[in-house]
Amino acid sequence: MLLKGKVAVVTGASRGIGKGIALALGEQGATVYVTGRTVNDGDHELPGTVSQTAQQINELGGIGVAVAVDHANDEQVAELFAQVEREQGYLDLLVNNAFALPDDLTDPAPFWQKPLSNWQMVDVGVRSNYVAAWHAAKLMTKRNTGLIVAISGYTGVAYTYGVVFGTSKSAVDRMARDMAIELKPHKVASISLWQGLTWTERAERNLANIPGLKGAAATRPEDGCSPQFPGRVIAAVLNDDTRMRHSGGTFITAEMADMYGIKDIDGRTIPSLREARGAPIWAPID
Ligand SMILES: NC(=O)c1ccc[n+]([C@@H]2O[C@H](COP(=O)([O-])OP(=O)(O)OC[C@H]3O[C@@H](n4cnc5c(N)ncnc54)[C@H](O)[C@@H]3O)[C@@H](O)[C@H]2O)c1
Repeated sequence: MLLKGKVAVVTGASRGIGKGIALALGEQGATVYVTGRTVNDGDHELPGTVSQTAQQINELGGIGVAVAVDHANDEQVAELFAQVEREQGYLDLLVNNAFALPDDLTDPAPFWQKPLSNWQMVDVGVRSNYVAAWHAAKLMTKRNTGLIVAISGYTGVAYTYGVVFGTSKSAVDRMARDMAIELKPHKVASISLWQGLTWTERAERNLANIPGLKGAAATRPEDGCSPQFPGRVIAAVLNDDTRMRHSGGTFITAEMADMYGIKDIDGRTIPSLREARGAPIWAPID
């Protein structure tokens, strides 16, 4: 219960990595505001709602608060942070996870044969990070403490699936760094985390659609991790009084886990894919 009294916002937490992070924070007693476009109805054909995530956080010993927020809508985002301020008075952690992944993400077509609407990944995935951080920074700098985390991936340097995907992840890595420079005098840290393959509902569906994949490779590839794994790493950074040393950096989640001695929920060490997929560009600021 190391995070009792800590207040967090995790965006896009109805399923997948956002849900896993929210549960890992809840397990340590945090109060976690979890957002999705609707509270009780799933907003996609994949399973999961934020009210279910909030309920699971409560069962784990944390406090879950489900809030309907479309992160493409600035007024709804403003109201979320106003609610946090009204109810809690402060904010310790923002995890920018929501990402509008298009259903044709893994189709091999080149960018000009995919719809222009693929740019939605920049709207909810890059711009939405900026808007949420803009509100969070106002709360965090008042107390001179806080942590803002962007969920990114090797896609930030390694071509994966398409042009808009890579553009989005490079942008959030850079945004985390430049925010760190401006937040430094206020002792608020900003980092970007590179997730490897994560066993989410969406990833499992995508793998099932790739012809020829069989056995574990088609369901739970051994390099993959649980959705809670990045949450454990974020909890460790939040608990670390010297976390400003990381600010501005882009980190491979698996390497940061090693730094803090963290394993996945089944006890496995998650491998870094630095050699195979690429290395982050942004080191922490001085
Ligand atoms: N799954 C992986 O293997 C993997 C690997 C590296 C990085 N990532 C990154 O992790 C993040 C989450 O991915 P995921 O695999 O869990 O995907 P996902 O599609 O399952 O989850 C995305 C979440 O964002 C929410 N969301 C989408 N649009 C929204 C909007 N307009 N307003 C509010 N919420 C919205 C969805 O409802 C969902 O909860 C993404 O940034 C993704 O790029 C995933």
